[in-house]
Amino acid sequence: MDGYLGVIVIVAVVALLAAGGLFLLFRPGRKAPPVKPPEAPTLPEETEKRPAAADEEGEGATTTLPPPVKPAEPLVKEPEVEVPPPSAGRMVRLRERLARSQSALGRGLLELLSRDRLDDEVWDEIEERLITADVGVAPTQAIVEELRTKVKVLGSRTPAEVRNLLREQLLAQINPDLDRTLHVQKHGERPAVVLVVGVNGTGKTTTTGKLARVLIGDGKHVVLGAADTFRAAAADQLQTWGERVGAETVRGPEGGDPASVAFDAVVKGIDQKVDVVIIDTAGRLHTKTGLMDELGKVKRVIEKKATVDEVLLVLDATTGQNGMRQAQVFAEVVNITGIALTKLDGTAKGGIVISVQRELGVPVKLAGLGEGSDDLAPFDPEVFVDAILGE
Ligand SMILES: Nc1nc2c(ncn2[C@@H]2O[C@H](COP(=O)(O)OP(=O)(O)OP(=O)(O)O)[C@@H](O)[C@H]2O)c(=O)[nH]1
Repeated sequence: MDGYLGVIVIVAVVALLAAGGLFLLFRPGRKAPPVKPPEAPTLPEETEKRPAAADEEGEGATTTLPPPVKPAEPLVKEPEVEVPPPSAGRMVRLRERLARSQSALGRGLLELLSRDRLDDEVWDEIEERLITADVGVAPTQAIVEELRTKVKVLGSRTPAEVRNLLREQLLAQINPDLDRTLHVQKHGERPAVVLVVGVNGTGKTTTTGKLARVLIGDGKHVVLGAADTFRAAAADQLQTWGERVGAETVRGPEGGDPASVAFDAVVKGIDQKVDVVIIDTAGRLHTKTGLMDELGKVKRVIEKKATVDEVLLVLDATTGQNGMRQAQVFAEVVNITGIALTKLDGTAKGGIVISVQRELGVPVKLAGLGEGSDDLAPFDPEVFVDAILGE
């Protein structure tokens, strides 16, 4: 009987233990086994935009798409390369500018010459007008003398005859027969070299940039040399011009040796087989010997590799006699082959064309007629005189 009681007690204990275990297992508050979260709804257009890679991720991949990735904007915009117009006919296109600045001279002279009585007083006035327009004393006297003789022969004059007389005399003084071509022909494999000199502020750097455009417009390949190391902004300015038209600019450190920049530019021009290398110089007029040393060295160094074909003196037409004196100093230290006369749009004293050619014995080859990038033109004497006289 005791044996039976023992078995019953053991069975009761086991049953109690089993019930406790089940309670522990299913007691309230116990976490449920992990359940997959429902997928977020996907908008129809999002589905379309969804990149393939996300589809491949299969179940569990997030459906919250990142915003569409914009193509990265380049930090520095590539400058757009422009194709400048060719040089031919540029002065004709700019004739209006010339006429605006120069026609007062022509109108005044034509009015005086059309008077019935041309006495000494009138001739004095004609002379004065020419001198005021910077024609220079000797050319003025030559013009007046010729006009006096011809007027006497003519007697009564029609307006057309007066105009022709004056046109003839002005043209004779400007001399249409001078060779105004820019010497920019390659020498076999070697590029032509143009050296641009002149006092700071005359428009030297802008003229160098504009000249590059003129030559590129004529189908030439150009390298620029920023040998104006005196002013850092000059190199930047030149480089900007170059970038716009696709001409590489060789530059050196600020205050560096201009001759070394000129040399590097010529070497680059040879390596790249370009047609023309244009070198912008500082040409500071501190002392004549300093200028001579600087430009002399630049020229000598270039000549180790190439020939200097053109030395263009940039002269500001608005500076009158002061500019002429500076031009003379340059002419004494370097062999100038042509003049780029800038700011002809900003002065009525166009007579400087005559006086500067006479003083320096070299032709005006280029005329600056504004601040715009294509406002530099090969100088054309006939267009110039016609702009003075008005058509
Ligand atoms: N109206 C007019 N302005 C011009 C002409 N040529 C140049 N200029 C202006 O003259 C100013 C001086 O030109 P730059 O080219 O900087 O002169 P720069 O001789 O190189 O002077 P530095 O750089 O100081 O050596 C600029 O504002 C030009 O835009 C022109 O033909 N007509």
